[in-house]
Amino acid sequence: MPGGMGSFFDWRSMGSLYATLMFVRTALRELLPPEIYYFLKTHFSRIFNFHRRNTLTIQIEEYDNGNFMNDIFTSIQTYLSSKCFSSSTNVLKLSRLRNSQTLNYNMVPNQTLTDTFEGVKFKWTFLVSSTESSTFRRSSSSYENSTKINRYFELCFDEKKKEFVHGKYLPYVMRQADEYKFKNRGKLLYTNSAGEGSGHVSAHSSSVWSQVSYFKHPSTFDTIAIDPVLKEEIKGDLEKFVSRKDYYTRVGRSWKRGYLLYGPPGTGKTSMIAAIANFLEFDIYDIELTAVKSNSQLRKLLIATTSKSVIVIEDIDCSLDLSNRNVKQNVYPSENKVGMNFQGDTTTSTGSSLSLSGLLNFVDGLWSSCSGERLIIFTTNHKEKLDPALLRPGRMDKHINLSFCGYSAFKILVKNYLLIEEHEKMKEVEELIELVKMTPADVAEFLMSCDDDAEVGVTNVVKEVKKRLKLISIEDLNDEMRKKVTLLIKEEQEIEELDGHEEMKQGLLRDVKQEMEKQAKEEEEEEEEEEEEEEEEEEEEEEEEEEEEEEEEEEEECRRQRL
Ligand SMILES: Nc1ncnc2c1ncn2[C@@H]1O[C@H](COP(=O)(O)OP(=O)(O)OP(=O)(O)O)[C@@H](O)[C@H]1O
Repeated sequence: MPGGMGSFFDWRSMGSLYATLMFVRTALRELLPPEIYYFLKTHFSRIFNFHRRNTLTIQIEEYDNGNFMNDIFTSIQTYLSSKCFSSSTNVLKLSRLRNSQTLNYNMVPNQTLTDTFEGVKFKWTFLVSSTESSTFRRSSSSYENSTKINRYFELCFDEKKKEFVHGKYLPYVMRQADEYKFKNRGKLLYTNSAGEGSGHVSAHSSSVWSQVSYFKHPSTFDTIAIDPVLKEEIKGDLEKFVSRKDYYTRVGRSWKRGYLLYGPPGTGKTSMIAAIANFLEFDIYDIELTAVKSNSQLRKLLIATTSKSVIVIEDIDCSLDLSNRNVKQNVYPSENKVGMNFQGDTTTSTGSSLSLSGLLNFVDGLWSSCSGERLIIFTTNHKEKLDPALLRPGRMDKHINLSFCGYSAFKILVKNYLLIEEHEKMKEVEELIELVKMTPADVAEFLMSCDDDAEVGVTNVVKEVKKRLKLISIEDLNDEMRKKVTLLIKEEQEIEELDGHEEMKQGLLRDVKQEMEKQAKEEEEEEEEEEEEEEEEEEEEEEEEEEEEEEEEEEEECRRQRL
């Protein structure tokens, strides 16, 4: 067979070629001086190993020599697990990281994944090997065999890219891994108040913070019911803040931002904090100010917070008496507080030496030279009670008013609770809801208690709004509304336009009548007063005239007597 003969011929030729080469090599080694021989050998092996030398392989083992976990291995594993799912491999390992919501895919042994960075291709392979070892046990005078599993990654790339890999690609991989780990970790909730901790205390905060739980509050910017324009503004502000590390460094400010959330109870201040933490993926440090005994303790708390965290002080007006700052005036009146020594910590009658100045320093971040971004959020139901020193930009950079439920907020709640966007009765709510003071919490309560029946839910809100309309008075309306309603009521034919809102009409009519009566009475009184004044003036004038006449008569009498 020609084919068979051909291959036989090839093998024979190759065999004789190999024998010849061996002969030449032996002859050269014998004949040439050793320096020349080794020079030629190196030169030729370079040519023959050209392909192999072009590729550099880096091995990254799970444990280093001292049997310590190799951080780089973990980071690479994380990085590759973020790439696994979208790769073209046909086998993947699935797991879930502890306290994480996300599914985690990993490579299986001997699997290869190609990654491209800045146009350069990298080949990653996950490998597992085992080594047998035997140890002599004196106790049993025998050898004990053990198997050690070695897991490692191999990174193969063009040797010319060595510097690129070292200086750019690997740092990029580490950064990406950190980001992925950060996004998929369980967020933590810490508190400083005694007795709240779960016993699980993180290393960095061993004495001052206790970890209450993993933070899993369901509130997000999708569920929060506020004016959509305000919502976008807040999200934009947060995104800008976290992306401006270089900016803060350049202008020499610590990377922090202060928010003040104010508004009546039940308008979503706590829900907003949770939504912010979920949006930024930050941990939460919830400070119970009443449990802080001194300025220095507050300082310690701040120092022990980690980067990428939200520091929360709720109901600031209830935690510190900030209203008496002007009782003890000095050069910095607003930086002082009654019963507090501006120079340092002085214990007050309540046993706490925490002062406003301590809090101001805390917010100023004098001691927060600790790196990383931090958001400080204060909440209050009474913004007017806060010291202006606290309110100024740099301390509370953004003031967010969370107020009563408007129509846009109502629509969000209806969408979230009842899964509908429109309902015929919503028109009525649109007209009236701005007139009554219903908080989103009030509305949410009605929407929750209707057992997912949209008709019942919306009807109940309409009923409640109408009920509250009876109670509002004209003083509750803003100037514009007041003018409008007064005009409507004065021009009788237009009163009919309020039909359908009988309760409101009656209430407003009553108020307007009262106000008109009051005005009429005041005008009457004013007129009476003016009349009285005029009468008095007239009387005075008459008296003066009489006096003048008398004087004239007297003078006349005197003149006559002299004559
Ligand atoms: N703006 C809102 N959007 C969505 N839900 C809200 C909103 N406001 C209040 N709620 C609902 O009402 C409940 C109470 O709200 P939240 O505790 O956030 O109000 P708050 O302003 O912090 O009240 P307080 O001042 O009494 O602490 C929440 O569980 C949430 O379901």
